[in-house]
Amino acid sequence: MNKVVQVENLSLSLNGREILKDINFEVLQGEIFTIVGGSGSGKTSITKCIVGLWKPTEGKVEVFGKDINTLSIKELDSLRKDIGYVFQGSALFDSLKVWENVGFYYLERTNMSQKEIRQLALEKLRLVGLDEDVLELYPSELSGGMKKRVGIARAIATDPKLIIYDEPTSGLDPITSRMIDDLILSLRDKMGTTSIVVSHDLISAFSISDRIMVLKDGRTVQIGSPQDILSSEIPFVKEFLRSGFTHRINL
Ligand SMILES: Nc1ncnc2c1ncn2[C@@H]1O[C@H](COP(=O)(O)OP(=O)(O)OP(=O)(O)O)[C@@H](O)[C@H]1O
Repeated sequence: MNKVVQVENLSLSLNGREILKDINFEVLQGEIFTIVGGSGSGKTSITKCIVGLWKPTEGKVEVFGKDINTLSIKELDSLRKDIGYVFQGSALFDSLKVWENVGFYYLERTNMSQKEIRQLALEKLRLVGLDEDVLELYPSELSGGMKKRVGIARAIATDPKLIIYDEPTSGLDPITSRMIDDLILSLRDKMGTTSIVVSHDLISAFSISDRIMVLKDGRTVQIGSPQDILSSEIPFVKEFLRSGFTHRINL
């Protein structure tokens, strides 16, 4: 199977502080690969290295077979069109309507008419379970779950081959969280996309992932199938699962 992402010996220091240390993993085409770990363990930093926002201090990150840190700005720009990023907290533009948020890339970068962009936005919104009723709304008029869906619709607007979801279920109630899980699975099935998910939500991680990476203080503790992780004998993984699931049950 094709490797969509390959991370080799990735280390990252920021302001002299070691954030990531010797991370190695690959993500295969069509796979849902989830990164879990405590706050500040480096999950988002890995995704920033994958999209080329941060340059590794050591090691290499290849996306679609290209070393992300040797690309020209033009090449990086073109490669990013194939990567959809669903931001933590959705990061919608408050002053833009839903269709303008979803069609932002096309409004900014193409000569397509507003009518065409609105139609394209509607197609993407339908894929995430929304319809024309939301096109003219502003983000402030949406529920948390709808904002996440709009954020996902924006991320898939350019038909990316890889989607990175940063905390897609954070701040959502359990029922809406499971809907977002189903959406991630259905987008993979409908569009064949490869997904990297950063999550605190263990129920989500174990429901949707093909493989899970557990991080601690910027280091990999374990990578494996959900079953491998659930049956792990590594004390940190056992403790992480115990506290993660107990926290959910106590909500
Ligand atoms: N711009 C930055 N400059 C310096 N340090 C940073 C910067 N951004 C993040 N860090 C540090 O890098 C470490 C990893 O942060 P990161 O956001 O990758 O963790 P995370 O696992 O995604 O956390 P969370 O689950 O809380 O979002 C943290 O200690 C954080 O303080």
